Amino acid sequence: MLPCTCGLWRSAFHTLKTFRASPSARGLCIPTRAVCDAETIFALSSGHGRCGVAVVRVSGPASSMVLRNMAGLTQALPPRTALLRRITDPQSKELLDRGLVLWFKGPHSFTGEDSAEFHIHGGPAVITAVLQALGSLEGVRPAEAGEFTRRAFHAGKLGLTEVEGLGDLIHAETEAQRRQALRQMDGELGRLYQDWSYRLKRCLAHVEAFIDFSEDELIEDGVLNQVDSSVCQLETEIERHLKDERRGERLRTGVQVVIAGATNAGKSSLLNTLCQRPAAIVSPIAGTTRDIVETSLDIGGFPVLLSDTAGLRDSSDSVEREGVRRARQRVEQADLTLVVVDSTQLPPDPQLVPAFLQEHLSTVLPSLSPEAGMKAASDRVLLVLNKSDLLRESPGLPPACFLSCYTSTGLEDFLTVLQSRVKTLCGDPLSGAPSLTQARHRAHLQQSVQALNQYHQYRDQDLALAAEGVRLALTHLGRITGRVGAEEILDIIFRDFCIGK
Ligand SMILES: Nc1nc2c(ncn2[C@@H]2O[C@H](COP(=O)(O)OP(=O)(O)OP(=O)(O)O)[C@@H](O)[C@H]2O)c(=O)[nH]1
Ligand SMILES: [K+]
Ligand SMILES: [Mg+2]
Repeated sequence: MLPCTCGLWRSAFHTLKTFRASPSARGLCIPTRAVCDAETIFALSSGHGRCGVAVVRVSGPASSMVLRNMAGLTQALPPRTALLRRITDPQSKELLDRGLVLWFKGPHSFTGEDSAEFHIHGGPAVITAVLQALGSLEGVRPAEAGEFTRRAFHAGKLGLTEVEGLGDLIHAETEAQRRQALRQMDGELGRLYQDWSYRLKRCLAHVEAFIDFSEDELIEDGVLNQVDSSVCQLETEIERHLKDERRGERLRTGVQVVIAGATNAGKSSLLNTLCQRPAAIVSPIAGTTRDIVETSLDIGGFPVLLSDTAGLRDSSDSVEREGVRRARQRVEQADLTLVVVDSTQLPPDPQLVPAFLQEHLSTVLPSLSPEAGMKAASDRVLLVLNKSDLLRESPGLPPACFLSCYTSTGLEDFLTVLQSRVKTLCGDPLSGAPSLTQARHRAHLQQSVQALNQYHQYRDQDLALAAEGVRLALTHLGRITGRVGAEEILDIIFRDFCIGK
């Protein structure tokens, strides 16, 4: 952030003072609290590119001065009311646009500060002219990425998990991501962690009271037993929250689905069918795909990152061997692997089919032991029997998805199965407790649980050390919600925000 120079501060304050002296403008300009040394910032908050309406936001003590200078507002302006105004250059008075202006009196604004919004026409020249005009005002400067949200955080309008939820909401691409992000932004996750913090604080207070007063027999012995059971209860709850199989994180970042199998099975054809464009090269030549081809999809509201990979076979070609190595690596990291099999290769004897498919599965996922069989594999694997249009008779195989990338026969059924798998992998963002959504939260929660172990470890030997364990657990929870040591993580979080948010 730019240092707030005295010159800037004084000029902004001077303008405000002059403005406040005008009785006609009173409704607009009287700050709700003493003018602080925060600079006034502005940014285009709507997306870039040609659009019907663009929103420019202003926040900080000089916001009312901005409205006066650029929208000619000398009358009292009621907060949160849109007014159609001529928007002019403060120096030349040239008309820049006609648009809506809104005034938000602090602390009743997103940032908690006096704020204003200009809803202008979305052409690049209009936007540039308005931004330039704003920049020409003293004490007003362009905002940095995430600076509006940072100010909202510092004003106590949002906790850190809410800030992260807001960031996710801005980046949400699918319905389920939007639901999860909105829930987090509404504070549900933050409240869960704060409830745990509150209970830990009670435990800590009781242990410390016991340390200080038990010798004078001013406190009952039962207190420590209560703390024991509270700590155990909290550990159980945190561990249950941690044992979510990364569903919330997966929904946030997208489910990794990998297409794998033998050469020419129709893997690239499947990718193209699913993303409805020729993203990968399809050809009758075995070994066509070498690099990983990625595309992102929305499957029934859930985000999927789909990768096509090189056909698995031994090859003397070093480039193809590298492709196969990358394919295997991708399968290892995948949440779900679509094992594509050319169904014309199925053995004619139905009794031999399970062994044949098992063989294919083990080729793709060697980590699955043959003893574990298809049942254990079923969580991470979906069999796709492609080229069904070439089959003369149905082999009657229940667990597999028969499909033809040529005729799209079976595509609907396959998509239904795929969607239900993806849904299971992400969980329902609206049901049950809010999901753990970030690796950062997971790390602090794990450290919290470890610290609580210290409580049990020292409980009967050294109560001061046991109390330290509880205090440490609290610190880690506080780091998630931003109540402890927020500064060091703020930069990381706000870096992911766009300018204007
Ligand atoms: N009849 C029929 N042919 C198909 C179908 N799907 C794919 N093919 C054909 O099978 C051949 C191989 O298809 P690809 O999609 O390139 O197969 P691949 O698994 O990606 O092959 P590699 O990248 O070489 O491993 C092509 O000639 C496709 O046109 C299908 O459903 N029916
Ligand atoms: K091919
Ligand atoms: Mg291919």
